[in-house]
Amino acid sequence: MPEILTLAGVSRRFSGLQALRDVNLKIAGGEIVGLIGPNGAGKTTLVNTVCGVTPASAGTVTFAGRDITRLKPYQAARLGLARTFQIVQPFAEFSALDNVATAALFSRPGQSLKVARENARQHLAFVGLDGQADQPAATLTLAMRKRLELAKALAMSPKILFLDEVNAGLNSAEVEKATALIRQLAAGGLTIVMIEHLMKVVLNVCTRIVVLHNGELIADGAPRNVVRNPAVIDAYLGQQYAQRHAGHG
Ligand SMILES: Nc1ncnc2c1ncn2[C@@H]1O[C@H](COP(=O)(O)OP(=O)(O)OP(=O)(O)O)[C@@H](O)[C@H]1O
Repeated sequence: MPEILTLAGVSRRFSGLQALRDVNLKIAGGEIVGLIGPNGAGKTTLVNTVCGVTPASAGTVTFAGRDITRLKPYQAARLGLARTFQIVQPFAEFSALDNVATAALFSRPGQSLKVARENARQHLAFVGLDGQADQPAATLTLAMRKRLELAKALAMSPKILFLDEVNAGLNSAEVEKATALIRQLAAGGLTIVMIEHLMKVVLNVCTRIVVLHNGELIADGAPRNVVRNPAVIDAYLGQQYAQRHAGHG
């Protein structure tokens, strides 16, 4: 598959702090990339930089052959870069349906509310929230709000989807449900970049793992190779993880 996203020499500074340092990364269409690393490694900053929230201080970001380094978030979103947020913030008073319809309307401004709601209903059904369509978002459980967040992102008709810790705070049954949804999206050919701390999920879903540490990309490759990489074990996974999983995969 041809490349869909390229980061070339991307750096991001926040006054004295170098959050991303000369990151080079190419992602092909259809890949499911796990973005991992310790807290503060720069994972969310990388997603924010690609999506225009915190533009790169240096380097370029190319999406489907177009330079998007200086695009605003709404411009990136309309081009097909969708993302979920680590801390979900739906419109609390809006129904689940209208939260998703709002995303659909945003990505295609000419669309009628009726069509946007029909579109939203399909995405709600996909994430298993059809029964909650008319409930205000504020009344949904955290797991449901996370799935609502996914439905909102899907309503933007993404070409690439960034998932920022969609499983954080969920119990194991909820994680399994969310993982099944991600696998289904992957099987449909959507390109996905997921920030995820649960290695079980990463290994279950991702075709490739990219590791950030102190803003630098320290490993990039097949999951079975990355989890055995001594630099990754030192920076993130830890010796206990390495010993427990030695010989697996
Ligand atoms: N808007 C900002 N202003 C100042 N510093 C920031 C800003 N956003 C992120 N940082 C800093 O940049 C560094 C990288 O943060 P980032 O949130 O990208 O890490 P992360 O790998 O996503 O961490 P976590 O796993 O904890 O979410 C951190 O030191 C963070 O405090």
